[in-house]
Amino acid sequence: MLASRLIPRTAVRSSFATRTSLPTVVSPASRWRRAYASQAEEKDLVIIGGGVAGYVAAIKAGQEGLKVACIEKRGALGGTCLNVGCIPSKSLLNNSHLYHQILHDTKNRGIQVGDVKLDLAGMMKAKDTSVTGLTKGIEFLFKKNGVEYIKGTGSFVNEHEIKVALNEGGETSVKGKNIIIATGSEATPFPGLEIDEKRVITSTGALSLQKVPEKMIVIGGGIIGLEMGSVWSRLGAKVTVVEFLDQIGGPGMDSEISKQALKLLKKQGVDFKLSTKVVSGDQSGETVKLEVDSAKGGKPETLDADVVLVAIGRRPYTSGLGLENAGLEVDERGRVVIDSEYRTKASHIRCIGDVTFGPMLAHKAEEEAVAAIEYIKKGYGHVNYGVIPSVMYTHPEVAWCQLACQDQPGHGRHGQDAGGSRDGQTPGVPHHRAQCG
Ligand SMILES: Cc1cc2nc3c(=O)[nH]c(=O)nc-3n(C[C@H](O)[C@H](O)[C@H](O)COP(=O)(O)OP(=O)(O)OC[C@H]3O[C@@H](n4cnc5c(N)ncnc54)[C@H](O)[C@@H]3O)c2cc1C
Ligand SMILES: NC(=O)c1ccc[n+]([C@@H]2O[C@H](COP(=O)([O-])OP(=O)(O)OC[C@H]3O[C@@H](n4cnc5c(N)ncnc54)[C@H](O)[C@@H]3O)[C@@H](O)[C@H]2O)c1
Repeated sequence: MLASRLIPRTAVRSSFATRTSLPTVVSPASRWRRAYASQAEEKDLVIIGGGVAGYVAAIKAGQEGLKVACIEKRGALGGTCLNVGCIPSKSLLNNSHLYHQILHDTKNRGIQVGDVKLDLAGMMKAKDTSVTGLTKGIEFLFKKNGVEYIKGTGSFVNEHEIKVALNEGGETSVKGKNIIIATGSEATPFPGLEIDEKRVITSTGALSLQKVPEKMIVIGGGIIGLEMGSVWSRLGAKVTVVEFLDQIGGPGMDSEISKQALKLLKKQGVDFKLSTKVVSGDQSGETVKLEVDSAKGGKPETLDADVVLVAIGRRPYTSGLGLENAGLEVDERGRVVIDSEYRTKASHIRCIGDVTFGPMLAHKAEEEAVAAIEYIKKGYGHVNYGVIPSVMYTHPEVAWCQLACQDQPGHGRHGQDAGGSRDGQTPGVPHHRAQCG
């Protein structure tokens, strides 16, 4: 369901088309010329970031007849979600669940199985195949809808011009009548622990470990901690989740449901230390050591593990973007400040997805992308922030619908008119919030 929601059906079909046809050979020099050729031309829309927010906006803009370019530095389209988020995590969740079920849940059902062995490299390959099929599919859709894909890192020169350090070397620049910032988010680091993606990992490392750790500690019992903790526990690691709050699933999850989920995950073999905070870490020895303390104060304890997963939240990503050159603001949490039509202080520059307000979810980013293009093209757009679904893909899955009114576009609006009233709402009142009332 997740994949079909995020990727237009044609993308899945088209991934076959791209895989069966020979790639066009374009020399670096001609690509450079092509990129440079776009320099003189001003686009109707330039998008920085080719994740869910950016690629959906780019394709929709192409379909609406806008001349559009999308700048992406990763070397692949699809952003966090397709490359190192939703898609690979769901592949591992699904396949580790099958493995675990065959190992532990067949005998009582009257099913006899022979020797069951984990082929971790094979499981990782299946995950990579899913990812490549989908990211190539997006590239195909860019071509089909006339979107120019610029592979490089974008940064503002001024309000209308973006300089791009090309992945292949060299530089170009593009101008946009409209610009959308869709640069996403990154894992929040834990102070004092250096992420090496081998022993101290974020979700990215947790998606490509080459062997099953004996012991894994997960800092943070939110969605990433529980999904990735489940994967490695099912594959044989002894997983301990250390969570600051007295419940799992983050503060958004209903506490009754959270209690039931806790019971079931414990039954599956995951250990929990709730109301416990990690105070410090030491990765200089053979194992990684963490000093933990009761959240309310108490006797400190030292835990150790082969691998520590840092899953304490994600933060907006605007590093090197040169927001200051366009006079744009971020709030105290690093989120780009926008009004209810996704406009920044410079009204032709909009911002959507994880890098701004609201829950960091792919379907939220996707809906904002469509609405932002509708604002640009037609002057009105709509996202219902009153009902944003969340799903934690553990077994069983846990789903809930959250009211994101306090944390939505317009909440941190700047001085200019943030009314979003072109569709008849009261001037000055962000209309998304009005729906939440
Ligand atoms: C492990 C994991 C699992 C997840 N699972 C789910 C799930 O099941 N369901 C769900 O709804 N959400 C899930 N999410 C959240 C989801 O991935 C994000 O909400 C979504 O990716 C946000 O999309 P975005 O386009 O705003 O940002 P991103 O996907 O982060 O894309 C931003 C892109 O911008 C690029 N970029 C940044 N700066 C520049 C620059 N200066 N120049 C050029 N390019 C730049 C980055 O390389 C990146 O590719 C998951 C996240 C993680 C980490
Ligand atoms: N299935 C999905 O939709 C899905 C899957 C993965 C990620 N995501 C997105 O990614 C975001 C980030 O996920 P996440 O799990 O990193 O963040 P999160 O906000 O869901 O959970 C982080 C948890 O870490 C705890 N914590 C923070 N500091 C701590 C400390 N020092 N010691 C112990 N615990 C600590 C917090 O109390 C919280 O419960 C999610 O909010 C979600 O938007 C979604």
